[in-house]
Amino acid sequence: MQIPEYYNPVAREIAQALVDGFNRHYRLFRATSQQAKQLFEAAEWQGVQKLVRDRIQFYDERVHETVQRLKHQFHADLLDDEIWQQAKLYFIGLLTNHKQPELAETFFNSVFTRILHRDYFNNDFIFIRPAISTEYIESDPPSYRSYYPKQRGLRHTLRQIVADFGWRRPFANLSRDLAWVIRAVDEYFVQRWPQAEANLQIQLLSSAFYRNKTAYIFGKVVNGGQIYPFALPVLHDADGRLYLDTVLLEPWRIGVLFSFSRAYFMADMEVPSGYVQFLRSMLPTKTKAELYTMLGLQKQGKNTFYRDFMQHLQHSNDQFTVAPGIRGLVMLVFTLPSYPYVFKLIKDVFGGPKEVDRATVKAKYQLVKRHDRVGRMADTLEFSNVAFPKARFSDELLDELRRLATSSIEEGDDTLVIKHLYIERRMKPLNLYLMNSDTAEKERVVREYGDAIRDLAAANIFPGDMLFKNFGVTRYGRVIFYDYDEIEYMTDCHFRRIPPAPNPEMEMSGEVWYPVARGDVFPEEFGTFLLGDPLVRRVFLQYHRELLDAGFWQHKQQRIRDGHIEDFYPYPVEMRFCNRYPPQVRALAAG
Ligand SMILES: Nc1ncnc2c1ncn2[C@@H]1O[C@H](COP(=O)(O)OP(=O)(O)OP(=O)(O)O)[C@@H](O)[C@H]1O
Repeated sequence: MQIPEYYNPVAREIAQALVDGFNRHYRLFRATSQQAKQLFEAAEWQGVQKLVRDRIQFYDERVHETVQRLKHQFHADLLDDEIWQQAKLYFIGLLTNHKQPELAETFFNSVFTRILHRDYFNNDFIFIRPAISTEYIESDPPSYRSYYPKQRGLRHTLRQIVADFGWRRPFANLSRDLAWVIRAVDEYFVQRWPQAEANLQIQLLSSAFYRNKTAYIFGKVVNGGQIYPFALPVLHDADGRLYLDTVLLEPWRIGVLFSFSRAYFMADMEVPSGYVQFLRSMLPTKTKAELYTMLGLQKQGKNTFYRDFMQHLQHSNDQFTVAPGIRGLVMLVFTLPSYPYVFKLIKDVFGGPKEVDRATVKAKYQLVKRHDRVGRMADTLEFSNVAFPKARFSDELLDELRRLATSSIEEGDDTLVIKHLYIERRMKPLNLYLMNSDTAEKERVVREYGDAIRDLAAANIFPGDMLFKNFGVTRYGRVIFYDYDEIEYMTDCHFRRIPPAPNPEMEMSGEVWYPVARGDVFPEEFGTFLLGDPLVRRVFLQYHRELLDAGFWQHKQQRIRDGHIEDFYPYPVEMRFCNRYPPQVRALAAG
């Protein structure tokens, strides 16, 4: 560390206040993960959902507290530049031996950028580059545990692994589950297991990952130079006993658990960078930014994303262009072809019949962030004041930005600052995807589309605008919703059947003969907007006809009001042991 030229007690105390603010944040953050374990054990599913929702607010609350403290105690907005630079150096000194230094640096940035102007956002004042290495930080308990199956046999080792999670709830039949795990591994290797090497070991992340009704065990088998990752979802059965629902062995399938369209995990991590390193060794295609985000450390995810993105800009030369597809009425959306994300700004004036305002749009995006996205809604990263190199914008896009979002941009000679921005994974808009697919794929994706609407409904989300252009298709072929300005909670909607017309003339007239109130939804009408294409219509009606009936929606509403929380499996249901090894197959195997 560079030693400040002279001792400055104010800078020292500011640094300490920042560390205190962060430590308080992380203590509360960790407490939620410990609570998550208890809620899982107690099968308190509403509690789990509330906890993960509330946790999202913690960071901003602690940042706000610290900003207030610095302003009141030190008049932070009036300090000399030099004091801030020294505070940064003291802060680095205080992070020696800290267990979450990268998160603390990000916290420093969050506080600082709320107090000082954008001109100060450089490495002299904030952590544009990390100052402290996160490699080899020791953790107690360690981030992962190692087991050596050669010593006591595989079955015994697996049993020990599960026991070491210490869940205060018995397994219904752990021997049966472990036999299925071994059988699934056997099938995966087509009965030809790799030869055991001298270093054969199973490494497990010490904390389970809690989300909704599931606790996930993540680990990898290390054998020679090979790594075999795996994930074990642990669920409750109808009698409240635990069981292993399946084993996931393919890295991409495990990666899907960390998809941007799912809720964040809760895991008790003393050294989060250790968890991220371990997960990256299992899932090399997942970025650090994605993993931090999915571990509930969104600001770190955002910070890391931004660093990656800036680096990508240095290593590419293509232009930002308007995103392919039908232009939004509310959002102006652009993309960089060489980078798999889209950038969304709220327009100054909304087109057509839109009744929402800017604050409502922001509130809806925030709602999605806090809600369980059940694998059907894209998560967004929200940024303020992002400076882009202006030369990289296409003329068409610059023109649109100036015409449609003047209040959200600030143009300099070389930079274009976007004052408020959402960044989201790029998908193929479903309307374009349908145009370019063969019949079989079209059928599959229309069925997926209906499933997406069902899943959203089960999670208390009504999309509002269900047109195909508002859904995207991921690289794994899943259909995901991304247009949030009209979404509503299911329980706030009023699903109605259209009353019979008083006479045939009225029906033919095209006029509405019944009063319509705000929040009224007539599912019978969906077909008119969605099912023009005969093939789409046939497939939709084959699998999802009931979505056109108000009764379906009312029934879903009732289940939500009754407090029922549906099961969502982030892997194909055919992979669940109960389906994969159904009783007759098991009987045959036993016989
Ligand atoms: N994640 C994404 N991946 C790829 N394209 C996207 C994505 N999000 C938006 N788009 C493109 O941008 C267009 C407008 O986006 P979006 O639907 O979010 O805007 P909107 O203004 O809310 O739309 P609407 O007018 O339907 O309310 C989409 O139709 C699609 O073509």
